Amino acid sequence: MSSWTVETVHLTKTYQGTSVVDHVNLQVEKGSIYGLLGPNGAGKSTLIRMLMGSILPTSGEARLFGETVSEATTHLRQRVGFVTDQPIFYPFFRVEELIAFYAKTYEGWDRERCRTLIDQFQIPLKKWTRSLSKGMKMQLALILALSIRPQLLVLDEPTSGLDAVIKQQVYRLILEEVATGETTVLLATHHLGELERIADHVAVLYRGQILWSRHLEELKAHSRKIQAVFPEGLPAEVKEWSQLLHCENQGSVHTLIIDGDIQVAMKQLNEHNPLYMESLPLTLEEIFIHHTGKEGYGDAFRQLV
Ligand SMILES: Nc1ncnc2c1ncn2[C@@H]1O[C@H](COP(=O)(O)OP(=O)(O)OP(=O)(O)O)[C@@H](O)[C@H]1O
Repeated sequence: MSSWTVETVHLTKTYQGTSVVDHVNLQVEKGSIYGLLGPNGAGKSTLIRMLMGSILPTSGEARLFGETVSEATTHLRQRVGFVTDQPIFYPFFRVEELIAFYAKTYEGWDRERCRTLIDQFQIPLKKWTRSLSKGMKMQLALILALSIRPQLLVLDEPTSGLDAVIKQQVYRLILEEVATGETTVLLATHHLGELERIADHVAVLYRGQILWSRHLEELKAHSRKIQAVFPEGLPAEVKEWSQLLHCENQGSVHTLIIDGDIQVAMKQLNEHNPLYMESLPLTLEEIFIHHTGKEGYGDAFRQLV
């Protein structure tokens, strides 16, 4: 049996002859936060709907906890908390009735946790679900998803419509959930900034295909910026380095974006006697811009930052 919490194998969905999800292979490790990044229309929600079993693939497979998702695997939903960007609740329920319905439906329902989160987010129990604001609906959906004690949390644009303070609370909750070691998170978004502080892994979906997929720690460890002062200009030899993703200068201060062993790069640069040099970390946005630019995807990714 597969050790991945989520796995897709050549997962494809075609509408009217167009593959909106096109042979996607994903592997999400248990206990990780996996960011699925893609511009509007990239196919994120379609991919997620296939994982949730709400639509069937045209070809390929979606697997949760090693089991192939099909019409017969509704039991898997007991283990999955799912939050979409437009939560739809049965409109004739008050919040407390909806909670009671979830408590009956989900075997792992954690009453205490639900109560704590409802208090924390100050969700009015007596209100009709249809009269909640968009932000409150999102918060309620997240509370319900967390209260089933999910082994997998699937979040499709979970902070859409939330203000900055609530966003921070949502991120904290997600991180606390993952810190238990039992929960895996798959988070789809079209904003790179959403992933910067929380994701372990980022995969980029563009026109239905995964263009790029990396562990962030690895990426951050290998991608750094060196600033060095060369009054006579950057030595020609340095401009030819294979590990140099990008370089620019303001007067004699040269900024080099390096993808590789930073210590080796610093040592090599030092041999050219700069007046001064230092190594600095890159933001995720800078890493993206430079990596994707080098790989020829720069224009596509500018939509994501
Ligand atoms: N039922 C359908 N019939 C035809 N085309 C569809 C259907 N569902 C989705 N699509 C198309 O599939 C493409 C991907 O849509 P999807 O909603 O999966 O993208 P997304 O990445 O989630 O976008 P967004 O970030 O805007 O929500 C879009 O071009 C969309 O119009």
